[in-house]
This record gives sequence, C-alpha cells and structure tokens, in this order.
Amino acid sequence: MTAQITIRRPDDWHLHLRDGEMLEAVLGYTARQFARAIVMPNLTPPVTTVSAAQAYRERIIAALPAGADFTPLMTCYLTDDADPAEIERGFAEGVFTACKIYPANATTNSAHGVTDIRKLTGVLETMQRIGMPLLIHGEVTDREVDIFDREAVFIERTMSALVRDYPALKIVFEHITTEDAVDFVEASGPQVAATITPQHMIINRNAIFAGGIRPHAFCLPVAKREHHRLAVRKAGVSGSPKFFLGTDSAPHMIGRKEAACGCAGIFNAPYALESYLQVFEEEDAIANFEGFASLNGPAFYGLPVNETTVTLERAEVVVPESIVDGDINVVPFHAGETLRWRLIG
Ligand SMILES: NC(=O)N[C@@H](CC(=O)O)C(=O)O
Ligand SMILES: [Zn+2]
Ligand SMILES: [Zn+2]
Repeated sequence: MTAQITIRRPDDWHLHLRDGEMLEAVLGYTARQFARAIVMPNLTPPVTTVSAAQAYRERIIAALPAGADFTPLMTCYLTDDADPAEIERGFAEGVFTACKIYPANATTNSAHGVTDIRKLTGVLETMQRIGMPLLIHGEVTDREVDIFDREAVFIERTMSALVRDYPALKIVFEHITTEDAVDFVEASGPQVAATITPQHMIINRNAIFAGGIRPHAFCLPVAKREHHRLAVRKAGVSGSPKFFLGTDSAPHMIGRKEAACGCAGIFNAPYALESYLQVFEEEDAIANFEGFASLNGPAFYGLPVNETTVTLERAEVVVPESIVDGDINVVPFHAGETLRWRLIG
C-alpha cells in the first residue's frame, strides 16, 4: 500500500474566500493546500469592476499568513449591464482571470446576477476573442423547475445554445452534480471543461436528510441521486483533462447554516486534498490524482503548472467539529469524521 504520495502543488479553480473577519479566518487553510485559487466574486456588493477586484486582491494578500505562497486569481461578476471594455481591460492588466455568471438569484449573493444571457452578447464576443474563460453556475432559477432538475434543465435551456453560439469561448461548467452535466461536458469540444467539488463525489442527496435535516450537507447545486454522484465521481477520477479540482469551499457562520432558512455552502477548504485523495484511492485511480488536482486546470486556463510539490501521507486525521477563530465559527465538511490521508506539506 502506498504510504506517501507527492504531486505538483495543486490549485483550487473555484473558491469563496469572503471578506473581513471570515476571510482572515479561512484563507490560511486554502493557502496551506493550494498555490493558486480562482476567487469567486459574490461579495456584497459583488466584484464587478477592475478596481474592486484589485482592492479585493489586496485585502486577500494582506490577510495571508506570514510565509504563505499563494496567488489569488480574481474573477469578474457579470451583471446584465457588464461592460465589455472594462472586462477586456481587466484581463489585459492581469487583474481578471475569468468572468463568472450567476443566473440572477440562483445561489448565495447572486441577486445582481444575469437575468438573460442574451443581454451579454458584447461581453461574450469579447471574451471569446481574447481567450478569457467564462465560469458558470449552471442552474435555472425558474421556481417551477424542481430543484434537483435545475442543472439538467440549464443545459437544455441555456448551456447548449451558449456552446453552439460561441464555439471558441472557453467555458467552465462549475461544480457539476449530474450525469447530464458529465455527458454534456464530455460531448463538447476541448473548450468546455468542468470543476468538481469533493462533496459531489462523496455525498448524495440522502446526506441532507440523514436521520434529520443536515444543514452542513446543503450546498448549491444541491447533491443529487446516487447515480449522479457515481457519474460525477467517475468523471473526476477518469484522467480526462476536461475535469479538474474546484472545491467550491463556501464558509457560512454556523448560525447562518443552522437556521430556519439556512444558507447554501459547504466549507471544505481545511481538508480538501485529503478528501479528494480518499476518493481517488477508493476508485483505484491515484495515478490520475495529480492531473485532476494540479495539471488539468492550468492547461485549460493556459497558465503554467506549479513548480513546487505537496506530499500526503497515509495517516488518520480527525476533522474537528468546528473551526473557531475569534467570533468566527464554521463547521467543516467531514466534521467529526476520520480521514485516511494527511497533508504534510
Ligand atoms: N455553493 C454554494 O452552496 N454556495 C456558494 C455559492 C455558489 O457557488 O453557488 C456561496 O457563495 O455560499
Ligand atoms: Zn455556484
Ligand atoms: Zn461557488
């Protein structure tokens, strides 16, 4: 049995770092595991301009623990009136790495999101021309559509046409949760890829109702049926360059999760690599772990791979029931469980 595994240092291609005290409390966990991360722009107010992204990047860098080697890659939150010139300038100046579409009201802090993708023609043409990736939270927001079908219906109603109409646009289908999304990404050209979270490889929708309502297993897109989990898991460990690591680590204060109307989001940053590696091991696919965690993302984004490495050893790690820092109290993914790998640096 392998006792240690060393891979090139991974990156997280989908991450929520928040701001202020929460940023201070959670950033170190990601910086310990990952060299770079695509930082989601769904702050209040959202990050829609080059100057807001620059200022947010500075706050992140200022909050880094001493000696950390971590680069935040910033994203622009698209709204109906997003300005193609601003986006092109942000990309050219190296401030924006990508743009993010949240369909309006699809998820946490998405009230300013896009109401109709047809309003973005100028933006999407520009992004296609300059090779700037478009990251999509792929769920319809139509309340008539069952919540478990919203990703599949988004493919039918929006994603298919988008891929057809912008054949050279780089698109990341974020945090995929269904067999439909796996099939769609596999059937599309190399310009279409997807991120996969640890939770969507590990839990199905039963986890949200195991013996009672489990708010810490609730995120969006919500976990689906077992056959979808198996399809997502298989895609993730397959070695296909179209699938790469994106934790979607999304911390919310314990009181905002354990509430009559609890927030969506799972905080998985502290043990993300341990969690993913366990899946690759269970699927007898450790040989594909480095590709998923450290190579496929940079290749898709056209960025260099990281030069340094990380090592995980086979050792039990008990995940704490909560992560507390000053006033911040967040329950991590796998709280109270024992994981089989430990990141040693
Ligand atoms: N994934 C989540 O459940 N929540 C994210 C938003 C998102 O990625 O959709 C958040 O910002 O809390
Ligand atoms: Zn999302
Ligand atoms: Zn997210």
